[in-house]
Amino acid sequence: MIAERLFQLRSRLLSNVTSFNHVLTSSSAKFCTSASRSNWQYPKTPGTDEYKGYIKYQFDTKNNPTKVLTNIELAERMSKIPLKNYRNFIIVAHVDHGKSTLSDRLLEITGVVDPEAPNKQVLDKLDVERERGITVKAQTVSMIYHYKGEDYLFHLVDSPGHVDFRLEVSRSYASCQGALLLVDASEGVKAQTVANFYLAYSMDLKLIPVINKVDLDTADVPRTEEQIESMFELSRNDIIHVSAKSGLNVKYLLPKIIENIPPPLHCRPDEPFRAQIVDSWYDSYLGVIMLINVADGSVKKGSKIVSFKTRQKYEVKEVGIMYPDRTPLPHLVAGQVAYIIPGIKDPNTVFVGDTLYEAGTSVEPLEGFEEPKPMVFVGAFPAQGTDFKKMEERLEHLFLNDRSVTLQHATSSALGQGWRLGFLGSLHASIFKERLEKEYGESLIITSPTVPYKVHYKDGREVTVSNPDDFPDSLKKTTISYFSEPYVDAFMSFPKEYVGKVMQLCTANRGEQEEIQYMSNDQVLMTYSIPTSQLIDDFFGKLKGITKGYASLDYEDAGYKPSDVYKLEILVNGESIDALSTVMHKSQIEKNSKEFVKRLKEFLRIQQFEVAIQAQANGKIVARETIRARRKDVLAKLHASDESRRKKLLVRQKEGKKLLRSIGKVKIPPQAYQSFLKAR
Ligand SMILES: Nc1nc2c(ncn2[C@@H]2O[C@H](COP(=O)(O)OP(=O)(O)OP(=O)(O)O)[C@@H](O)[C@H]2O)c(=O)[nH]1
Repeated sequence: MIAERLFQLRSRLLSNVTSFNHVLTSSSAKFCTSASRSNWQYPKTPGTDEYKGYIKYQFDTKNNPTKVLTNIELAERMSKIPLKNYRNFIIVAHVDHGKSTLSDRLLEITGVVDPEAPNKQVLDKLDVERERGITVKAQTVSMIYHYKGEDYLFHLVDSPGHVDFRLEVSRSYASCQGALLLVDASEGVKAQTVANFYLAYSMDLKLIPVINKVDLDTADVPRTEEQIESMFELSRNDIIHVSAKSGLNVKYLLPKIIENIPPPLHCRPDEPFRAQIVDSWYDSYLGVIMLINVADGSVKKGSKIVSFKTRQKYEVKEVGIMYPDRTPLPHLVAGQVAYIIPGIKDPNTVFVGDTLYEAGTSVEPLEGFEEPKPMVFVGAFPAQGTDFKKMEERLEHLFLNDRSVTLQHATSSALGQGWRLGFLGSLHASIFKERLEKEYGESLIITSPTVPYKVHYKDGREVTVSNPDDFPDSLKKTTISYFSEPYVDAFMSFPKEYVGKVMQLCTANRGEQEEIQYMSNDQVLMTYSIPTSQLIDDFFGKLKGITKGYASLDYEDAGYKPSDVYKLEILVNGESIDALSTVMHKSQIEKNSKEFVKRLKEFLRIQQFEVAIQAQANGKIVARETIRARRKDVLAKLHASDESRRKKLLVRQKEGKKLLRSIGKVKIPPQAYQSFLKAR
């Protein structure tokens, strides 16, 4: 069976679990029978299905808000909700399958936001998220829902769907007990749905399958049901069909969550305070704001707390829930995922995954989170006229908000003082750059992305090199035994007619086929082992291009493999430009070296002397372009018959040029590097 084969394939994630059967429990509710499925009539406009606000906004029958709860009323109501009525859940899905839209609907149903308000995609708070329409950071929001005479407190986490943000996703999972597994009815199960399913499954979350976008004309609900059933072994009777856009059937999700997802009963309200930092961000007035998952006890304004990692003590300034914005409360209690303002101004002292505990008590730290493992590195240098110190401060603040970025100082003889940044993937890198430019209005020169290579020495040492300029020159001159590069297992799903083209693409990218499986009659899931360096070279863009946008991609680390890689250096008049060095496979040197020297020539201004632009790999010059000298007409004002003077002037000009060449360094303005790097 496909599920069993996938089970083996992803066994790394599943080491602690043995059976699929407990994924969904005690669910007998059936929202659409097979018989009624063929005659579905979906309302096309929002509001035609039943919306009922319960808490902040209460609505009359025409959906007009009639009452807005004050913070005091909200706090009072919350304080009466017992731990057994808490539900912490996440929505997991492939990118664009509708997580944020569904979150909006849930917030409307529970009265956290006004359904009439135009401000949708409440959880996509960053500008870049709204503009690109994708979630970058995990967001959390609390809701109160009244069901069978009792209030329930929900903490919903909207996590990013893209492969690069896996760390954010797994962090969010750690604070939840269940998940809505959301699948787009027209696209069906995609590579990322599979990856997210296994991640959620391996973390023991209870899963509720949901098919979204059933309002689309292209929706193929029976096919999607079949995929969910065969890939995840979840019964089709348990699947809820919704349109997050129109709101259809969304109201059935909340009771389903209450009945299927367990409360965080491992939390201990009567013990001293202990919590884990799930996320953190910086506010220029309030300093660091932390999102915490309270495991034990309670915390309030004035509480003295300590960081397990740094042993620093803080006095809490404010606590509260995200509702959907920061809403202060008198105290937070065990089981809640909420915010805390500890009055910290230095973001460097805050670590996601760290345990906070009540001062004066001795506690065990909570299990930390996986450390970020950067897959892509770039050099970043402030563009001309940018203050290094100020830029660094801003980077640190941004870094606090995205702990999956690593940051180190770096110096380039071409570009001066800067940083080496590590990202989880190329989309992560490009989004971070965009965030810097958008949110801080700064411009940076970013060097070409590279992956970390390993140098294996004959004496057994192993050194990881993430800056191409530090990569050793040649195998012969050193005591090096061999080099190796990182690989990923790439999971690609697409319609079967593209199998040939995708195989060609993977082979051209040095991929080796591992597995090919049919998810349904027309969908294929193919697994290839591919060098990470090829993956970050817009592999996904190319894959989408050849499959007319139908392919989806996910990947996981697959360790290092020996490789014939070389450093490719660019020399300008014999001098290596450190910022332009790259490491690449032997098979790519010839094509790339020619292209690089040609392109750099376009961006260098003509000098008074000849300039040689060369590419060097493994100690040999492999490509060259020459910029001819600008020749000043020294004879212009001379009389034609003055032969000896003419000769003298030409000799002097030649000598002058020689001198310039020997002492002359080519002055390359940073803009030339910027244009060259952008063009690449
Ligand atoms: N027709 C239709 N469109 C929907 C539905 N749900 C979401 N969409 C649209 O699908 C697109 C993606 O929705 P989002 O909610 O941003 O998806 P997401 O999963 O949060 O995306 P990421 O954050 O990038 O992973 C948007 O254009 C939505 O308007 C639905 O039920 N029906």
